[in-house]
Formats: sequence, C-alpha cells, structure tokens
Amino acid sequence: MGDIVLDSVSRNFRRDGKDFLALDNVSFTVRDKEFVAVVGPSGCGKTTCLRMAAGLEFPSSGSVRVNGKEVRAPGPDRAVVFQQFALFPWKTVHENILFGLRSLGVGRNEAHERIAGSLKLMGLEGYESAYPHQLSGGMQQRVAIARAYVLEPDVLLMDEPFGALDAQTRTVMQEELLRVGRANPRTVMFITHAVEEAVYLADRVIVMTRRPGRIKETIDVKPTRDAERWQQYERIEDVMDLESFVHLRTRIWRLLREQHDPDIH
Ligand SMILES: Nc1ncnc2c1ncn2[C@@H]1O[C@H](COP(=O)(O)OP(=O)(O)OP(=O)(O)O)[C@@H](O)[C@H]1O
Repeated sequence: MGDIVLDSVSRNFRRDGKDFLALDNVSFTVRDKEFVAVVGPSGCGKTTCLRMAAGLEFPSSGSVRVNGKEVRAPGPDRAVVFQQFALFPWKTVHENILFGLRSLGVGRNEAHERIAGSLKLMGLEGYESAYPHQLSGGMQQRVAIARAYVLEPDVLLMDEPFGALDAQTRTVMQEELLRVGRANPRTVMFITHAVEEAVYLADRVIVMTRRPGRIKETIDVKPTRDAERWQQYERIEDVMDLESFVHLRTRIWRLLREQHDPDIH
C-alpha cells in the first residue's frame, strides 16, 4: 500500500537575494498502484513536487505524505529514477543493483534471486557483469529502473526517465515500462515534457501552470484506455493512432498552450 498526497503545498525559493514562489497551493493525490504523470511548462515546479515526495526537498507550507506518513527524509519505501541514469560507472550491472539491496540488509541468496528477477523483468539477462560504459543509453536506463524495482518500493518516483534517450529507444522503453507496470504494479509519479508519453503511460495526467506552479487540470486517461481497450495493441504507434488517444493528447496540448506567458508578448 502506498499513496502520495500533496496537500496545499507551496514552496518559496530564494534567488538573487529575493524570494520567489515556485509552487502555489498545489494539492494532488497519487493513489495506491496508480500511475500519474505530471506535465507542465519548464520551471513550473514538477521536479520540486517529485523531490518533496522523495524527501529531498520540503514545502514552505502545506504537507507531503506518503503512505499516510509525513515525508521527512528519503526512505526505502520510495525509489527514484532520474533522467541521468546515475549508475556507478566503476560497478558492474549486478553490483549497481546490489548496492541498494545491501543497504536494506537483504541477505546474499535473496539478493541474487531478486537481482536475477529484476534483470529478467527488464530484458537484461546476460549483462550482469557488464559495466555501464559497455551498455547503450537505453540499457543503462533499464538498469536504473531494475535497480529501483528490485527494492520493491511501494512508490516509484520517475523524473523524465527517458528524457536523455533517442526517439526509438524511448519508444521501446515506454512499451517496456507499460509491460513491467502491468506485471508488477506500483504507485508511480512520473514527470515528463512529452504529452504523448504521459497519455500512453498514465492513468491520470496532471497538467500544471507556468510558474508559480499550480494545478491547471487533471485528465483521467484510464476510463478511456479501458473503454477503448488500448491494451489490445502491443505497439505504441497503434495506440497513438486511435481517435481516443489523439483526442486526449490534443486536450492536454491545448491546456499547455493556453497558458499566457507574461514574458512573451
Ligand atoms: N534549490 C533551489 N533553489 C532555488 N531555486 C530553485 C531550487 N530548486 C528549484 N528552483 C526553482 O524553482 C522553479 C521550479 O523548478 P523545478 O525544477 O521544480 O521545475 P520543473 O518544472 O521540473 O522544470 P523543468 O521541466 O525545466 O525540469 C524553477 O524556477 C527553479 O529554478
């Protein structure tokens, strides 16, 4: 069980000796085993929201709770995947994944089993002894995701995890994440700039406004996905071709474009 609740969260930062409001009274919930994507203009505070759920950042006012508990620090119930894969370059794939398990105090035999399971889940069997520089970007990101999944956290926090990948690899990763999510559902908060990625992956998409970040609208994708049976299509391009998909994507695009930027006339 793991839900994420941001309750009336505001956050001030200081820049050039002045305070500015980065997040303004943001409230949303990611329910247990729900996949929620957050989209919004650059600098609207998406990463700040995610870092608060991770316990790496704190609200100026309001509260952030995971699994009913106020977040005060990072914890093993939450795993974070960042855009830059953040693997240890001097450790093998196996050792990179083992690192988190060791700090959880998982015994040797169990760790081996769990690592083997997570490598299988991410299609990385046979790469246990490879070093990150011997892997493609897509494979490195799969290791980063395997490393998060192996901890069996209640909550996965993903900040533009596919942002650094080329378009083709990104597509494959999106399909894989959907497959892994079906086999092994988790509560996921997923930040992206890519509207299509959000609609393809998420049960709900939260659209934020330009700074100071507020919630503009929340779009429910799951009812459409279920009613139109998107899951019968294996390939992302077949889903993206559906009228129901295009409709939701366009709706989110409009919400993002509607936002008046006071700096641009
Ligand atoms: N530690 C910090 N100190 C000062 N300002 C910060 C800090 N962290 C974030 N900010 C500012 O807060 C605002 C929101 O940043 P954040 O990274 O959350 O936005 P974002 O929506 O994730 O942006 P992007 O999509 O470009 O990654 C930005 O103006 C950023 O410069």
